[in-house]
Amino acid sequence: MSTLTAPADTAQTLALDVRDLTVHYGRRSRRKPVPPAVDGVSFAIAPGETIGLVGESGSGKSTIGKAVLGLQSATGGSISFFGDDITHAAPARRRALAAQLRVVFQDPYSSLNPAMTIGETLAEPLRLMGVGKAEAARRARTALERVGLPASAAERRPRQFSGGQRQRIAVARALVCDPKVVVCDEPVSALDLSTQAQVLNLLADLRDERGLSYLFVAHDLAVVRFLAQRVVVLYRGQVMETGAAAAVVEHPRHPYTRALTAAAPVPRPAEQAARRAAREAMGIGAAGLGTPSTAGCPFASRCPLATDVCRTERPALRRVGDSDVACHHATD
Ligand SMILES: Nc1ncnc2c1ncn2[C@@H]1O[C@H](COP(=O)(O)OP(=O)(O)OP(=O)(O)O)[C@@H](O)[C@H]1O
Repeated sequence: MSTLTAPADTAQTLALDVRDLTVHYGRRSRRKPVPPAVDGVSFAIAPGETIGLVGESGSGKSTIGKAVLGLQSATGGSISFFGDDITHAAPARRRALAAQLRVVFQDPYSSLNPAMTIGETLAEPLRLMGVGKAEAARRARTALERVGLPASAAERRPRQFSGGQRQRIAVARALVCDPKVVVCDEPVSALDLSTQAQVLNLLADLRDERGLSYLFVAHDLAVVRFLAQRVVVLYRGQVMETGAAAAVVEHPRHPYTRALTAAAPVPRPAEQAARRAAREAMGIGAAGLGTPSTAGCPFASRCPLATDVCRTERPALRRVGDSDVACHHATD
């Protein structure tokens, strides 16, 4: 469905290839069907590339990250890591993958074990990989220095660090195993603005020097614009728009992406008021767009792609300008 799905001959070189991913929570029954949290999402990440996943709360961003990490089962579709299908990888395979596919979570306070020293926390994944104690400790100190902390931080515990320092430690823990792909789930949203900038610059530097790929989950479009080359905009588990970060953030095509960019806070009150007016002119209220469905498609009057009566539940992605945009109208 998505044009972001890579052609078969390049699939081997992709760091991550997510195709038609669907995830349901809870038990599914015919009598009481549960809507999927993620519904037919496709995207691919090349080595060294960052893809930003954006969308309002509940749009399915974290669920995609969890499915990639093997923390939540996919109910449909596939996830490949450097050409290897890991969708339903067995626990042993997942443990082996854990060094190459790492995560940085949002909360720098709960993501570090308060009972362990920083050195123990960083050495733990290396020890699980079979690295000797002295070598693991050496690599932990090197990783701390790389994220701008002294090697002596290894002797201390999480409570002795600020939020920004803890997030640097979380980045060091993700990188200590020399991974290929890092899932960053809102890694700066709990930090103040100047600390956010420091951590984002660190992530960008590390990506560029190591050729890392990031799956970068965020609700803040400015943050995504800074770090990601491409963006996937999600709404209720479906892709609404994808394309180069500059195109999607600065020239959004889909009404939902426009609503997201219009809702992003800006420091200037006049611009904020203009955005609110633009949002209202599009008929987009604070509650969002409503459910795109076969009945009363919300885009019918302003769809740039087709004017047929809407007949599809799951939108197709069509090229508009530089982006791929969800169209809820059938073309057949
Ligand atoms: N463990 C769970 N059990 C049941 N439903 C869940 C669970 N986790 C998430 N969901 C539901 O799945 C949908 C997607 O949630 P998800 O956390 O992926 O969204 P998100 O875009 O990451 O939101 P946020 O920005 O608030 O973290 C939501 O409707 C949510 O209520």
